[in-house]
Formats: sequence, C-alpha cells, structure tokens
Amino acid sequence: MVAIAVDGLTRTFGDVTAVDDLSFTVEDGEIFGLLGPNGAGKSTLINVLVTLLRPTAGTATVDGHDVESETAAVRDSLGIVFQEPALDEELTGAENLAFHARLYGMDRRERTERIDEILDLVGLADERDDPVGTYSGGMKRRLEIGRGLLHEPAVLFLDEPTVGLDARTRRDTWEYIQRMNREAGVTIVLTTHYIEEAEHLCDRVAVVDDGEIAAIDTPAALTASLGGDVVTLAVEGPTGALTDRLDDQSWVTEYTRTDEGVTVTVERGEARIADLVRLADDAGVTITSVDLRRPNLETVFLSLTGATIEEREAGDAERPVATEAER
Ligand SMILES: Nc1ncnc2c1ncn2[C@@H]1O[C@H](COP(=O)(O)OP(=O)(O)OP(=O)(O)O)[C@@H](O)[C@H]1O
Repeated sequence: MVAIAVDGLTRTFGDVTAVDDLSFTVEDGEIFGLLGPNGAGKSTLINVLVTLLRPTAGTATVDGHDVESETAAVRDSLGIVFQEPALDEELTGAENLAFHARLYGMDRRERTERIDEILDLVGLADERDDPVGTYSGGMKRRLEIGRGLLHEPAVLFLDEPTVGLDARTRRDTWEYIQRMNREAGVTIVLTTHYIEEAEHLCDRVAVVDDGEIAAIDTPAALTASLGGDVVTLAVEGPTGALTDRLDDQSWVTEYTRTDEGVTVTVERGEARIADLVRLADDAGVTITSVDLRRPNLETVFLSLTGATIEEREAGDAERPVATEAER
C-alpha cells in the first residue's frame, strides 16, 4: 500500500516557491529520504504533509487521508520529530513520554505498557528514571524518536534527525531508526543534507533542489545512473591524439576535455587506469596526474544540480560550466 501520495504539490510564500509542483509516492514500510541543501524546501514539504501548512496547489495524502480535508485523521496517522529538540529536561525520560501519552488520551495501563515498550525499543530502559538534562545528545534524539512512535503512527517524519550529533552518535542513531522501521513496522520519511545519511539509511532518496525533485530512486540506482567511475587525467599539451584513441574504445562510457586534460567515465575505473595510461603513451601524450572518483550521492547531486550541497548552502549560485560528474 501507499503510505504517502503527493500530486502536483506546490507551496509558495509570497514570491518564493518553496515547493514546486511535486509528485511522488512513498510505499508502506520504506525509509524514504529527502536529500537537499538548507533552503531546498524539505521542511516546507514536511510541514504540508503533517498539516502544519496548507498547500497552495495540488494534493497529498498520508495513510490514505487527505492533508487538507482530513487533518485530524492525518495527524492520528503520523508522528513527527522536529529539528529543534523539544523535551522537558527536568522530567525523566519516562515522565516525558507519560506527558505525551496523556495528550494522546491513553489510559494508565496502556500508557505504562507502551512507555516500557518504547524505552526498550530506543535502548533507554536503564535510564528511564534519570532526568533528561543528564542525557547525551544521542539519547535525547532517541527519546524524541520514541516519543514520535507512542501512538503507533503509520508514518514517522524526522526532520534532520542527526543534525548536531557527532559521527559516531549519528551512526548509532541510524541503527535505531532502522530498528524502529523493522520492529515497529513504521514508514519513515526523513529530511537530510548529509550525503552519507541518505546513502546508508534510506531505501529510496528524492534529491531536492530549489523546491523541485531532481531525481528519485534507490541510492544504488541513482549512483549507477552516472554510468561508472570518473577518471580524471591531467596531461601536458594537446589532448587530441588521446581523445581520438578514446573514441575507439568500447569500454569508455563517455569523456570530456577539460582545461587540464580529459575526464573519462568508465566502469571499474581502477582496472582501466593502466589502459588509459597506455593509450596516452601510444598517443605521445604525457600524463601528469590521475584521479579516480567513485560515484556516490555527492557526485549524483553535483551532476543533477551543477553544484555540491556545501556550495549550495554557502549560497554559491554560480554554476560551474562543467562539473566533475557531467564531464
Ligand atoms: N514561513 C516562511 N515564510 C517565507 N518564506 C519561507 C517560509 N518558510 C520557508 N520559506 C522559504 O522557502 C524556501 C524553502 O525553505 P525550507 O525551510 O522548506 O527549506 P529546507 O530545505 O527545509 O531547509 P532547512 O533545512 O534549512 O529548513 C526557502 O527559500 C525559505 O526561505
């Protein structure tokens, strides 16, 4: 079944189109990632899906309920963890959960059982009676994720779930998110601007830039779409004699001349470096350096948008003439 269906969804703020005519679906049980730089429109999209913002145009359903006409049913079907932590530091972990369980109208028995279950699930059973103020950043995140699952939602939204956590804690948090997904059977939709997070955690990723989805697929398929590894050869002098020879090689996916030399896309780049050096030699072209890049979601983002996520976030509006991945 489809957990989320988005059709022609648009949300504007004055002149700014934060979400621009998006259409996609998320299947039940998926971990689905929205990958893009800050300002790409990810939070706006999530806020529309969780009924905090109304769409300007288009429709969206969560667990089969329309976000505009069935807001109460949508809210019952989802849990959300916002970017900004929202825990009462003076209360214990169990008390924080109990407070929310009461908001959901659970009776005492149901509350006790569910809170024990959640604390087990997020690995905080031993710290249940410690004030949250004494928790580490990772523990707080886990408690918030657990809180989002209290009422057994069909879909859990996580807005930048590991922002501000160190690399080790980030990886631990991924494991907990995967565990929630498997053991609680909850569909997870998360936003991230971390390439690694999208690559390691998500079943499918939508690459979001400027309010639009540039591509949507599994991380492996997105990466494979680049057509292989990129070998960059810097050479002395003209490259014509070398590119003439590249034209004749069936194993060359594509190549582009650059100021410094040639970038060549090939499968199994490590096995082709020797062939490339031999071809250059035959052509009388001297190679001064060789660089091999494996495609990953960073190179995918680069090839789709003409800039890296970091460049986008630094406000680098200027798009390079030819990117590494495009070459
Ligand atoms: N309430 C608002 N009023 C005006 N403009 C807004 C509002 N909310 C978002 N925007 C604009 O919409 C665009 C998308 O913002 P959005 O917060 O959705 O991006 P994002 O990808 O989630 O980034 P972040 O992770 O920083 O929240 C930005 O240009 C932002 O300035």
